[in-house]
Amino acid sequence: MSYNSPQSADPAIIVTGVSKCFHIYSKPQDRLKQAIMPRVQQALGLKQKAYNREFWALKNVSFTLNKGETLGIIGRNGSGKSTLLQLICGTLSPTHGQVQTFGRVAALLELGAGFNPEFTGRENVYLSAAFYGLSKEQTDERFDDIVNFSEIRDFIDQPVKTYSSGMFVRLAFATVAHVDADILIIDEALAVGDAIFTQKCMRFLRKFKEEKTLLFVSHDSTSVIALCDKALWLSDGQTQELGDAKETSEHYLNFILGATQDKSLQEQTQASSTARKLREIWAGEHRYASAGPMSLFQSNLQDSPQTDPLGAQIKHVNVTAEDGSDIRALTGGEVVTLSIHAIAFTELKSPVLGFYIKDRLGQFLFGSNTLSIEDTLRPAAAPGQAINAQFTFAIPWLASGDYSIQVAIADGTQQDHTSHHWIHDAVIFHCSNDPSASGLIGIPMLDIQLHVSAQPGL
Ligand SMILES: Nc1ncnc2c1ncn2[C@@H]1O[C@H](COP(=O)(O)OP(=O)(O)OP(=O)(O)O)[C@@H](O)[C@H]1O
Repeated sequence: MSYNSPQSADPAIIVTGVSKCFHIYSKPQDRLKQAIMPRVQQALGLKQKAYNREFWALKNVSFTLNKGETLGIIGRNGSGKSTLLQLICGTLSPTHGQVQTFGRVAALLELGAGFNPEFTGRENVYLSAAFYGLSKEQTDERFDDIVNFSEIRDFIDQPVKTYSSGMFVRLAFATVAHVDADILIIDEALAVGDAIFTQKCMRFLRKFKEEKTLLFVSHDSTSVIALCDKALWLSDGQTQELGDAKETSEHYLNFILGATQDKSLQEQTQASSTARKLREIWAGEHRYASAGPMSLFQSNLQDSPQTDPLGAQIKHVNVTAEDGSDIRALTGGEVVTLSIHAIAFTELKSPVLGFYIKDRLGQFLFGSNTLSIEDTLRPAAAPGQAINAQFTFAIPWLASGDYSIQVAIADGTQQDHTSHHWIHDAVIFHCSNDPSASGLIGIPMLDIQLHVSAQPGL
């Protein structure tokens, strides 16, 4: 099966009739017996006995992925996703069929794969980069960018065996992000990072997929829908469906719900597709470490692109309850105030401050800016003056997960402005499971009415 790319007809990956057989041994000693006994039995003219059994992890899988396309691979545990990715990376070879890749393939398949635990972070970056074909000089040039991306500079000369899983994935992701890959293969390893790092990875992947080829494997079809054009659903090593990411993911999700829920829930599979997606997000809740009520809003003013020369800078961002007190728990409908404090370095004729709230995949959910205020109430700012903006709004009911607030300061109008400073993830917060949210966000529903009348037309 194959499909044509809207972006380009140049293939990046061609998988043709690929099958993979593993040999399963019930006892460790059977492996040795299998290596020796068949030859002995053959030499003695005896019937050869097998000490293992065959297990076909992939059966006759075919697809073509063109340059610039993004494919999400979904399927239940053991359906063959990792096996397929390893075949594409070349770390496994197919039993039957053929895998062709065009361009440099870089992969983040499993935590720690490709890193030597005894070597330092620095040595592992050089080793990995060399593995992907970069010369020492090329790695020297981008080493600082890799370390900056990973944000583990203080530990870069420690052996990676001393790293936490989060540090490990930061360095591994930062490395594969800088090797000029044409094809990037990412397993759910991303989920190991914290919310801020996940946002950064999502920004990188969104940019990468604009031009290059991305293969993304996940149990979470919401991520696949958000990131991918196409999806391949594997079931027991076979292609169950290959097609549009949204459609295929929804079919997969229906299948999962049908297979796992009790009868009463099965009856609800007519529910809207967004509600179904949401249930899956909740099912994946265990992957998020709750920030806890004491640290509901975590500030993160690093990672902030700014223009040069710097016309204005955001200095402080916080979220409080309407009365200015700290918020200890977040419930939908609660009124909060987001404050952004900035300082002007040049004259800003019409300063504009704004924000966006994004979900864990970096999708913009909602936002606003001070352009909504009347012109006469928007004063100019002279160099050295402080600019404070406050947005008071009711937080919608949010699906369980991590969220971030992006803030920015600019000068001008909606159509014509100069950006001075923006912070991608200035505030991170975690929202606990709120059953009121159906879809990406829920709204404060004030009243619902249903009337049945015997008199038609009324
Ligand atoms: N080296 C191996 N030897 C024997 N069986 C293997 C080997 N690698 C994978 N398998 C089996 O092949 C099947 C597919 O495994 P694979 O890891 O590709 O599935 P997956 O879809 O990636 O699962 P998960 O979502 O749990 O990571 C599984 O039943 C697994 O036990």
